[in-house]
Amino acid sequence: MSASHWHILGCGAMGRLYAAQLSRAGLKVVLLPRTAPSGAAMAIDITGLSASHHALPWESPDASGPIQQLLVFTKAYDVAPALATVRHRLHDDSRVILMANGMGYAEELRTVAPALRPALGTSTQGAHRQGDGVVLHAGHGITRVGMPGVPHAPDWFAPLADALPDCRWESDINAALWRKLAINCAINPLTALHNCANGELGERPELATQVGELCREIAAVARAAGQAAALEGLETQVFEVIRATAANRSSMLQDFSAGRRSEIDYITGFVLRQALQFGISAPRNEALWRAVKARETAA
Ligand SMILES: NC(=O)C1=CN([C@@H]2O[C@H](COP(=O)(O)OP(=O)(O)OC[C@H]3O[C@@H](n4cnc5c(N)ncnc54)[C@H](OP(=O)(O)O)[C@@H]3O)[C@@H](O)[C@H]2O)C=CC1
Ligand SMILES: CC(C)(CO)C(=O)C(=O)O
Repeated sequence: MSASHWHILGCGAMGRLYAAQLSRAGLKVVLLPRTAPSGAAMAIDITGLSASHHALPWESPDASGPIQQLLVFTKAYDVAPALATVRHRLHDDSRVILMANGMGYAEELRTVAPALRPALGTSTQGAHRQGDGVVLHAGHGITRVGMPGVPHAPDWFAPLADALPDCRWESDINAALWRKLAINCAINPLTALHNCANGELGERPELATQVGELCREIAAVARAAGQAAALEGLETQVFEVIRATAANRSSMLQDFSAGRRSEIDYITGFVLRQALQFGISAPRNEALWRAVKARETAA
């Protein structure tokens, strides 16, 4: 197996979009769906910003063949359980990239695969499932990948970077993850609880005030966690994202609307765990976390 061969675990909207992009670039892709599809190949139809049709090979996650390179695109809370189902197929040289939003799941993985040293990634591409294997490619974006303590891209990264639309090695991936986390933390719970598009957070003064308060709390926690530089100018950046994605319904609002579990425990929940560790109070974030959990429990 070569650096051009990728298995994909988490074959939802993003997993399918990335599978299509890798396959279109000539890389060999094998899907690892949770539920076995009916035929020998799995159909993927991409519509929207890019359009393509693929029939890709699939394997059951608990099959026996080795996995050399694995891209994981499950929700944050599924990363460790999903990895557990393919653990027996990974070896010392396997490369694994965890792409879920939020933070904290890499630590959970240590109980499942203590020796695994995964790369971490974050994407600003956008995709939604439309049923029957169809995925709407809704937003162009950047894929950032890195490994703590590895400033320069390793050789295996080149085929991936060439295949994806805008894929970069991050010398400080933790800083990139904190930036995305902070943006999601300031936008997603508020939009989910107020059932509003991202743009309303900038237009309604009472919500804009809350965004500012959340940003200041998150920045204080990040400072204590040694990530002050990563979150410099956070409030300005959050309002830029709010403007740029004004018509978007955030992923947490979409989870609420579809009655799915949200990723709050890996977004606001992660910030609160860090706050506790460093003895910092974050009452605005805590109130939102409680409200989201209460809504999820009631659903
Ligand atoms: N959608 C987007 O635009 C963006 C999403 N992200 C992040 O990417 C991640 C994935 O998002 P998205 O693709 O939208 O989510 P989806 O819910 O569409 O896809 C998640 C997939 O993971 C699969 N899965 C869960 N558990 C397992 C398991 N044990 N074994 C195998 N497969 C499993 C699910 O299987 P099944 O189909 O059987 O439920 C599903 O297909 C999230 O963290 C999200 O926040 C980041 C940027 C943008
Ligand atoms: C940037 C933002 C808030 C865009 O909607 C997002 O990443 C999400 O909805 O999860």
